[in-house]
Amino acid sequence: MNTMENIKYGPSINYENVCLTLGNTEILKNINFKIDSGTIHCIIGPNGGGKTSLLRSLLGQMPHTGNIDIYWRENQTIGYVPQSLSFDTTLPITVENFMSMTCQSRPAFMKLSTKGQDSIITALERVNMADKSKRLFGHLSGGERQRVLLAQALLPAPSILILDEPTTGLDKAGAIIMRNLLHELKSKGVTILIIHHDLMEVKKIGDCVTCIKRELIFTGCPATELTADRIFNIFDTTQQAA
Ligand SMILES: Nc1ncnc2c1ncn2[C@@H]1O[C@H](COP(=O)(O)OP(=O)(O)OP(=O)(O)O)[C@@H](O)[C@H]1O
Repeated sequence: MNTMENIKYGPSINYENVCLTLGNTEILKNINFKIDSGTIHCIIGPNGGGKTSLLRSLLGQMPHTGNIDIYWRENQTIGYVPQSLSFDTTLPITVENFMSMTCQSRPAFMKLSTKGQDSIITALERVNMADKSKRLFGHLSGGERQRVLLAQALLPAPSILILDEPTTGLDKAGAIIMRNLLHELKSKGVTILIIHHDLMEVKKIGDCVTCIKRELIFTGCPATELTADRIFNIFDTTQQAA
């Protein structure tokens, strides 16, 4: 159990008038909301609504306008789990090699320090993948790869963890590992920003939910914001299929 003394809170984040236009397409329009330090903040919205673009703007990967201010506290480290990873699956890279590439600048074929090796195994153990550390990364299943992506995001002991649909491809056991990890990280003060499509899970794990559909639709407590009417209107399948 953590005491207040060893909790090191992650940053709070403020999106202010954030806009993003790519070519002639307006992706994000005047987005304003706040993410509190040490909370699990879920981002929801329909496909193509701009959720990934919102996270990538925070990571400095999208040419947005407006301000995204990160109010750092102590450790200024970001962990990021992308929606998917494009890579050549024939590359002879093991899971351990892949993990080492994310935590050291020297080539993966060079020997890792014992400390580096220990932290890789510990991170893989947390997602139940330590026994597959010598397997080729390209030979892993989608769900196994997703677990490794989560493990690499834990390696730098981040104070903010950003996850883009991390449960895609995970089985029930994987989803439980993910939920437990999120709770554990939250208890350590990590700020967690997560795109999720499972609204029941958002109600279970989220301290706050923000819905994006090009513009900000709502932001607040999942229990009060996620009403059946609202969900129906945002994800109106009859309209979207028409
Ligand atoms: N580099 C780009 N160039 C042009 N358009 C882009 C680019 N990246 C994203 N878009 C467009 O921006 C819109 C928002 O995409 P984004 O990936 O942010 O949505 P999303 O809400 O994360 O969607 P999903 O739920 O399907 O993952 C989409 O219409 C997409 O086609």
